[in-house]
Amino acid sequence: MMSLVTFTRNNALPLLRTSITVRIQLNSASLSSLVRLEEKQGYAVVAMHKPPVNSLSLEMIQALSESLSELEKNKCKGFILTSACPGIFSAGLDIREMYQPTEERLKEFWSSLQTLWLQLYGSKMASVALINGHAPAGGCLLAMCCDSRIMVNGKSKIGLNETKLGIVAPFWFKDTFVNTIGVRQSERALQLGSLFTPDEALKIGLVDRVLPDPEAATAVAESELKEFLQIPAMARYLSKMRIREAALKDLLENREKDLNTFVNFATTDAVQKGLGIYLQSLAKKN
Ligand SMILES: CCCCC/C=C\CCC/C=C/CC(=O)SCCNC(=O)CCNC(=O)[C@H](O)C(C)(C)COP(=O)(O)OP(=O)(O)OC[C@H]1O[C@@H](n2cnc3c(N)ncnc32)[C@H](O)[C@@H]1OP(=O)(O)O
Repeated sequence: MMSLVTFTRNNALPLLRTSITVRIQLNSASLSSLVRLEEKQGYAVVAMHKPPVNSLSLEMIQALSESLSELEKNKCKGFILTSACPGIFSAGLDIREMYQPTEERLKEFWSSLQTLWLQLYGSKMASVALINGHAPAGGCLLAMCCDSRIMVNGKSKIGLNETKLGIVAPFWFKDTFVNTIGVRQSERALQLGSLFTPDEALKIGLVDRVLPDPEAATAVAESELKEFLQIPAMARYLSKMRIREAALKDLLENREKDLNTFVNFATTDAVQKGLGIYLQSLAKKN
């Protein structure tokens, strides 16, 4: 079988004053080719690679989760989350997973997404999203889970556009959005399903820096991550949790209810019809 993960190994040196030397021993056998893990000096690069648009299918979600677990297992201190597909960060949830699904797969899909969000949003690792392309909906969610967001300038857009598909961002997407850009901006953008240009996203605080090209953005993402990694890890993590713990607790305590709400909502005739039309409109474009 093909190697499930692509690695580039450099000499791993600790970046953290407070850390012990960490060499990330990534287990290539159990991970998926949908995510490329690259070991850098004291941190990792996690690059989504599911052409053409890094849509978050069940397998992609599980591959991301497994990659994070692998990093945690190896006591990795931080990572950059990015895309190996030019022009696309992630097109969000794979709409085909929600269109005419079997109940069993739909449940596994949603439950895996919940797990990934809990893992990423509550991660002890420092993280920077290097947004090198479009990041609608679930793509924006992944970026918002990171501690900092660096976006490449250009035609790409970012935001939670769920209402445009006739669906509703779940409460934990909303909580993540509110924690990132505040209540008023979230209320407006969620209703309108707004997708923002990099400069607009910068203005409302959805991203932290906009750089003119991928090379400049990569350099800034690296230096940004190093800045986070220089803070004593426990103090940094507990401070992050001051902001995030209520949202994390809310989903942890309501996972089953959220799963049932999603399955009931996603399988209604109106939502299925809307998703079918949206999928057709994406296909027609080509
Ligand atoms: C009341 C309580 C409610 C509780 C909860 C209930 C509801 C659930 C809420 C669920 C939350 C969902 C969040 C999501 O993430 S939904 C997904 C939203 N994503 C999008 O709207 C993005 C759609 N895609 C695009 O806009 C564009 O593809 C693009 C990302 C801007 C890239 O454009 P371009 O480079 O031009 O590529 P193409 O458009 O030609 O696409 C290539 C190819 O990929 C297919 N595709 C694109 N996006 C998706 C997707 N998200 N899922 C599956 N497939 C996708 C597209 O159809 C093309 O396929 P073909 O080559 O076969 O035509």
